[in-house]
Amino acid sequence: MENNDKLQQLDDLAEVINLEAIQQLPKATEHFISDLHGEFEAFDHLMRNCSGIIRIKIADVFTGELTSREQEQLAFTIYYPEVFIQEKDRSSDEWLILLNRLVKLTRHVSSKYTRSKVRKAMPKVYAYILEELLYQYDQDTNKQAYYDVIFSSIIELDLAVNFATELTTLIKRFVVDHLHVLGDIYDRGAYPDLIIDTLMQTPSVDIQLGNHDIIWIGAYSGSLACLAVALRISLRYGHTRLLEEGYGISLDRLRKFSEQFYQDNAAFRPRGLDAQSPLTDDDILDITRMHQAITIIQFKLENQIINRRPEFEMEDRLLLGKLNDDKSTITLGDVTYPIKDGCFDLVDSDSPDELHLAEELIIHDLLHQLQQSPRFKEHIDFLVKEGSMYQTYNNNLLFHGCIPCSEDGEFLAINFNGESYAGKALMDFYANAIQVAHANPQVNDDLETDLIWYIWSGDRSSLFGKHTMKTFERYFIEDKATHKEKQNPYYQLREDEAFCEKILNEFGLETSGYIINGHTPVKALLGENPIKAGGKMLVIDGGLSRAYQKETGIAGYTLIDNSHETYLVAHHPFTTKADAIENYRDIIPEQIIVSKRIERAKVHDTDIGHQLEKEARQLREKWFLK
Ligand SMILES: O=P(O)(O)OC[C@H]1O[C@](O)(COP(=O)(O)O)[C@@H](O)[C@@H]1O
Ligand SMILES: [Mn+2]
Repeated sequence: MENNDKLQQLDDLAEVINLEAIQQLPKATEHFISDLHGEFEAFDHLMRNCSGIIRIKIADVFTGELTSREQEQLAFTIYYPEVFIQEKDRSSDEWLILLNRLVKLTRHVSSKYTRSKVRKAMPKVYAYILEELLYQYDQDTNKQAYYDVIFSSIIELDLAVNFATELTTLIKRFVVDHLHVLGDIYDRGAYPDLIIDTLMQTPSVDIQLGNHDIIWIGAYSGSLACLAVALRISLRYGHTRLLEEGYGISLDRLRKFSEQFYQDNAAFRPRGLDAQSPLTDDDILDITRMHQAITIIQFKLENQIINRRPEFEMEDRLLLGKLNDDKSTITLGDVTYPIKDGCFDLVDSDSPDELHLAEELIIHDLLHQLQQSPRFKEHIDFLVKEGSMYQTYNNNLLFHGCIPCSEDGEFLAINFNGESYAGKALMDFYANAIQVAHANPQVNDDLETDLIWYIWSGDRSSLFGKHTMKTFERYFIEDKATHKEKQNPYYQLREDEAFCEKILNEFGLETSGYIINGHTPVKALLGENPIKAGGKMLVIDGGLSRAYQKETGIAGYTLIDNSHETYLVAHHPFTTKADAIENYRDIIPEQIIVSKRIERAKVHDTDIGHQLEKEARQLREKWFLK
């Protein structure tokens, strides 16, 4: 063998050792969250307390050494270093204590990773010091003096704040290796933009898109109807901040126009305002008017899509045309209902779906502004790049909504251009439409752009999961029976183990995996169990969304999958960041074990492990080794 070959062989074999050793390490921890709905502070707290794992790790290391109050203080120091480290004066002795504790915890939480992975996560400036502190450590020897000097130099050089803050970041980084977000980042809450900013900084994350993300993606991609829906929901919840401050959009034209054509109207006043709401009476009137204007624009634009896409089979939603002449009643089927809170002055009986010139100008101007907003573009590009309709990960299947199916469990198909798509193929079909529409934001009415709106509200959408969306009836008809949005049979069938196994098979997964689902708030108050189908189906939308907490009774489920077990975490409602910090108020989580592993799961059992195994095998084969 040539010398060069020999060197290459040595390299390759060293790599084989490496690849095979890594597989024996414990599997890294995954954290699953869903339905964030703009609740940035609650989301942010979950990111900081890692759904309760930080507390568990502190207890592992410090029980017997620290009181529970001291453990709590340490936990909050790790959650909110900008307050508990950066704003607190400490004596040298106090610093020494804190640094020792943080290093001890970092050592514990990093112990299951390779040195190389830990090194990559470290801030470069402290890499050398940290390696000394994490790896050369030997409790009983005379090295303590050496560590003490490292710590005192850090303190003396005024680096303690910075060093301690970096340690808190590292701890959080190691405690959760990978984050899964199962969709619905946008709508109802005020700060989805801040959530996306955080996700963009998260080292390892995947996102499954939700129906409320889709409308914002649609808006960027040129769908005027999606844009109108997104604006309508923002106004319905009284949030102009996201548009005006978050994305730099001026609502002035819409505001002026609505002042001219709309008045106060009970059905359109913003929902869910609490005592802290900064909105004045004038703001509320303002929003109420704009809300009506955009709702009418939305209905017209939606009707235009329904008319140009008979294949969507949504003609029964052409409701503006069903208003009777004086618009005080509407006939649906053979029942005529009175209209309450109507605001149809700009709906012409002869051409109910046509926008007035001013409406047309307003919606195009809003689209233009939004597409030109660099921050909005950055957020949507990120969602389209990192987001998917579904994800298979370590033999689990993750998606937000559903697999549309018939009552007997057949996956429902949608037909386009002679092709029919159902189940996984349907999700792939929608995923492709999203990519195409997003790549052509200047086109407003192509099939792909219209499909994004269909994903929001069509009965064979994998994200909506209901037979029809009753927005019109919910605003304008008193009779609640007309408001009912029937769920797709999927939501009954997902209680059944065989059905869940069929879905796992559809996606090429073994039936030992879980389906992890968001989208429908689990009504814990009514005794609904988030673990369904004999443990095959885990539903993790408990509703961070405040608007839904009345029904759920809790503030959401998250899921943790570590090397020992899979467990759900039920969270109690979060108040505010300020309250949390002032009163050490954690979202105290309760664990619900889904399954405990008989043997600790290793990297070998994961997708990454399979990849590493393949690489090792190829290298062995290259040198004719078994
Ligand atoms: O309660 P709101 O904000 O009016 O929204 C209700 C609408 O949202 C939907 O429930 C969809 O949102 P979810 O994904 O949160 O269920 C529609 O079915 C319904 O028409
Ligand atoms: Mn949803």
